[in-house]
Amino acid sequence: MPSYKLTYFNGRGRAELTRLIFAAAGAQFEDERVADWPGTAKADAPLGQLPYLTVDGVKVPQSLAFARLVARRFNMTGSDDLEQAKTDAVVDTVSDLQNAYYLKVFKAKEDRDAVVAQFLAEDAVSHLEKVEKIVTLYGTEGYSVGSSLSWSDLHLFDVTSTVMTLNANLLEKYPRIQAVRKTVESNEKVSAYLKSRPETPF
Ligand SMILES: N[C@@H](CCC(=O)N[C@@H](CS)C(=O)NCC(=O)O)C(=O)O
Repeated sequence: MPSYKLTYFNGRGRAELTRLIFAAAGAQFEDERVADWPGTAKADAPLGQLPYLTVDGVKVPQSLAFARLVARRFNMTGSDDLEQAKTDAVVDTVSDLQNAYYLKVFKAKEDRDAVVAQFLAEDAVSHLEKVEKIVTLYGTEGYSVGSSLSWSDLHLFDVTSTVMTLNANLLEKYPRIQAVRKTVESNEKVSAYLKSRPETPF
């Protein structure tokens, strides 16, 4: 059995997708949460950043690269290479929303309320419209691609959960996104994980 250690801060952030993939697969991994940063941890990280995943002693940086590896190992990237491209496309579309959130809202120092209002009125709308569109194009009701749970469903769930902390009604106009979220939340293993995961500030 391969060994996995996920190293990140004590938060969901860019590590949570991989935690959700492990949870959905019912697989074991070590969840290392770094409290002292930079401390010695920055020098230990392959690119001086978190998260990274250590797979059988090999450190892999870049959250989407190792999430994809783990998802592939647990058959959550699609059934053939075309479906893999579709799940990648959905993941990238959701990541555009995630990156806009980090860049604008998470890093906002001054005038946070104005930044949030602008983000919700413009960035969130434009990115969510694209997510709704691609899920409608590639998915069936409740799945972002095909008709079984894939890593793109989990990414969609995680990132929209984060953005919904700014506005609980964010997804009113996006029925396909809501349906995928429902599928994820009602997955037995994921739901057990969501109930047991630590409460963290981000
Ligand atoms: N593209 C990278 C981004 C990694 C990144 O931005 N990490 C941030 C935290 S989410 C970090 O390590 N910040 C601390 C630092 O750079 O010193 C990924 O997806 O893993």
